[in-house]
Amino acid sequence: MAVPPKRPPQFGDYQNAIYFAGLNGVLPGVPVDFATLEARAAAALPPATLTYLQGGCGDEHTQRHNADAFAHWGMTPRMMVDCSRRDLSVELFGMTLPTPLFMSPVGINGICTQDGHGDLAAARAAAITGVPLCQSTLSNDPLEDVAAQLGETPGFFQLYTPKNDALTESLVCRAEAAGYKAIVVTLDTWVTGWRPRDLNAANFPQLRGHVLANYFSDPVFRGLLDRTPEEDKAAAVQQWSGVFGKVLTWADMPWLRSLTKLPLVLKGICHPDDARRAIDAGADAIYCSNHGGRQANGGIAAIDMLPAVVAASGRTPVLFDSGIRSGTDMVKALALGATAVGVGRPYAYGLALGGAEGAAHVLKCLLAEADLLMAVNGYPTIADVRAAGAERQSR
Ligand SMILES: Cc1cc2nc3c(=O)[nH]c(=O)nc-3n(C[C@H](O)[C@H](O)[C@H](O)COP(=O)(O)O)c2cc1C
Ligand SMILES: O=C(O)C(=O)c1ccccc1
Repeated sequence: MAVPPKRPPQFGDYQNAIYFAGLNGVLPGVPVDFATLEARAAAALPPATLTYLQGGCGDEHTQRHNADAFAHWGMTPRMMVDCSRRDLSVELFGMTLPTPLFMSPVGINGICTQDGHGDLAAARAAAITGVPLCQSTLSNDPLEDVAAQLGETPGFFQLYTPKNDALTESLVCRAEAAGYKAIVVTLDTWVTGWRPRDLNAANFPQLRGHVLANYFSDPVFRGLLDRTPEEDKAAAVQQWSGVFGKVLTWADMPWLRSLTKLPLVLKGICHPDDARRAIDAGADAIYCSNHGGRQANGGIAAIDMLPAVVAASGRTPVLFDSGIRSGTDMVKALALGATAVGVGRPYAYGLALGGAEGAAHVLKCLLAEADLLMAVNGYPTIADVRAAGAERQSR
């Protein structure tokens, strides 16, 4: 008997699942669109967590612009193309990922759920959906425990390089041993940007002892302390604050490269010259991002910087985040050349409203919309999306 051809997962089927559940009176517990999602999460989250998660730097112009600028880009539908099956898979770091979506590192996932284990919940959302999690250095649970929840889904480890090189090396060793598939070094946050919402409330979760489990569980970090974090948490937090952010320069690239045989990704690259320099120095992927508008205000919208970074990166993969709010935004970023795209705040709001299932729902909605857009636009694969491209349009 002939084996029917394998049908790639049709993420758009989630739409039917929602409609059919409605026949039994079951409506989505977590909203399917970003605006409603954000409003519901804002009502549910404790104020300190909300301002940290929702806010950005300065008057938040760059943050707003990140999302608004997607409207400048438009795609053209093509007809009479068989799109009855879509294949959203992409190749990255020698793996075939079922979709080009990943969860960006969000250092306060831990406190987005009421039980304080939001990092584990994000990892479970990855396991449910097959969407990789880029796990932040800032975590309420040690990176090993997070990795253990990922199931078959790959995880990437986002590294904040402390001032203490031995601590950096220890964190990278632990991430490798725990099975993470790439090391993502964030370049744009060795110091925090000017964040008025948090400043007005004197609110910085880390200084209240949150999300520091990777430091408190680390033998090198513990060796810097006179008393253990369990005995004297305030002193441990003080030590963290002193050691947090090393100022990296290009001169550090050989050292960074020598830390791991895993793919090395540089996060926060926005200029084509920086992309070229990173690749020349051994980076395996470029991560174009302006940190969701949380670091430098007054910047160009991240999506508008992507085409030049892609052009400069040649065959090197380019990851992208900052401002993606919908499946349509996802497809636009892919059309502009991103290899894979991340979301930050959207899935964190999902965590806040429904834990692992809530975050998984947000990811499924993004994928369903992207899949259906590809179906109606006549783009059956991500390669077709890239070939079609997107054009600048006046609003
Ligand atoms: C609350 C919060 C915490 C974040 N923490 C980290 C972090 O620990 N490491 C990091 O590299 N990026 C961090 N980011 C930035 C995200 O990885 C990502 O670049 C950004 O959220 C993307 O923009 P979006 O929120 O508009 O999707 C954080 C973002 C938010 C909103
Ligand atoms: O809040 C952030 O975006 C973030 O990544 C961070 C992490 C640690 C210290 C300061 C900022």
